[in-house]
Amino acid sequence: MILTDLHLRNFRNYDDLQVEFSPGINVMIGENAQGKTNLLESIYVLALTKSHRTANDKELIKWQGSDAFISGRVKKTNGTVPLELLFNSKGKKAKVNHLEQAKLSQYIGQLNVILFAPEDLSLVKGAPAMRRRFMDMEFGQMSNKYLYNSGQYRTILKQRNQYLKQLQQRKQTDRIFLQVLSDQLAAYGAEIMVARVNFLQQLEGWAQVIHDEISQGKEKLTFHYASQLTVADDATVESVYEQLLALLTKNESREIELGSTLYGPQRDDLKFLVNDNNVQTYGSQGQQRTTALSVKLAEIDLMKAQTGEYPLLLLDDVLSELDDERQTHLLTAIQDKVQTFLTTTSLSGVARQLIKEPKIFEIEQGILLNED
Ligand SMILES: Nc1ncnc2c1ncn2[C@@H]1O[C@H](COP(=O)(O)OP(=O)(O)OP(=O)(O)O)[C@@H](O)[C@H]1O
Repeated sequence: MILTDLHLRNFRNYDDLQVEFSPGINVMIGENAQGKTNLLESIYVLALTKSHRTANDKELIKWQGSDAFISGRVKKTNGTVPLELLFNSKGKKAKVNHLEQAKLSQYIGQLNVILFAPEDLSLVKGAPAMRRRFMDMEFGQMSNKYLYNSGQYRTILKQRNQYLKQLQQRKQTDRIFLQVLSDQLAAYGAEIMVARVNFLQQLEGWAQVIHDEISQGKEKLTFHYASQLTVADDATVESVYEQLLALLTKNESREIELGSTLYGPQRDDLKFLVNDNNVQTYGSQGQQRTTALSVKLAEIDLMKAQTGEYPLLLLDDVLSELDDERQTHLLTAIQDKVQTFLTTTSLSGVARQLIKEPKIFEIEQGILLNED
């Protein structure tokens, strides 16, 4: 898919911006703090209705402004879809084909993006929450069912944790209601865990090929879904539901004591192994970076396989973090295939040589100086 144009009003440091993009590589160039990342962020928000940088939508509205507006047109194999998003103090409104969507889950998935920022290079090394977020954001874009189950799960988990605290403080005594919540939680939790394992299996296949190429056949990358439950590659939702419910039931008293749910997808993690060794613990920084790059590039292929369309790739200041060899792999993998948006303070070295006909946008203080 291609984002042909974008319109921003009162978004971050942009007053009013109308811009047309190239279907190839779009380069946002400028000094620090001029609005390059803000522009990339607006595309991410247009796709997912929320930012990767903040959980607070109000930060997206231009200071002193009362609302922020983003719109764009997405060209797909079966036609062009206009998307619109409005943020104000009451919340947000999302439109597809000029029709307001009652649920954001109906909107998400129209525009698919993969963001690669320097922080993603710590996907392997960072905290488990980062890898869970990675799974939820990527798989949610590919599957409405995953998105729906995650939303339901989050709501019930919150309710169950509150109820556990009330039981702990003896404000409630009814354990039957806790069992009802456990049952619902186990049902949605099992759906999420099985879907994660299935998606990871596919992602692993793509990532292995890429990692093999980058490491010139020296390294074999494998994934492992780490859970307190046993979730085999061919596990059924029913079997995981039963396991999870049994664990929740068995540990009720401990959970009440702690006032928190101890089992489920919110506690799981993803491990990357290179030649059977955990990259997080034993990998060199280079291996950790190659792994992160392989995973990101694999996502592009997985999304194409799942949705029939290539996603957009957003590269936020990431080239400067990669050595020439990894930059070359990245740029050759995407060229002529994926519409790409990248931010940089200067286009030099390998990137300048490899990127064919980039469309360059010079940005200064939220204003586009020129396009060529
Ligand atoms: N809600 C907002 N309203 C107005 N300006 C904002 C808002 N949020 C951020 N900014 C401004 O946007 C600028 C940062 O822009 P951005 O993060 O896009 O920088 P950048 O060009 O990517 O720079 P770097 O290369 O340092 O990452 C800062 O000057 C900041 O003050």
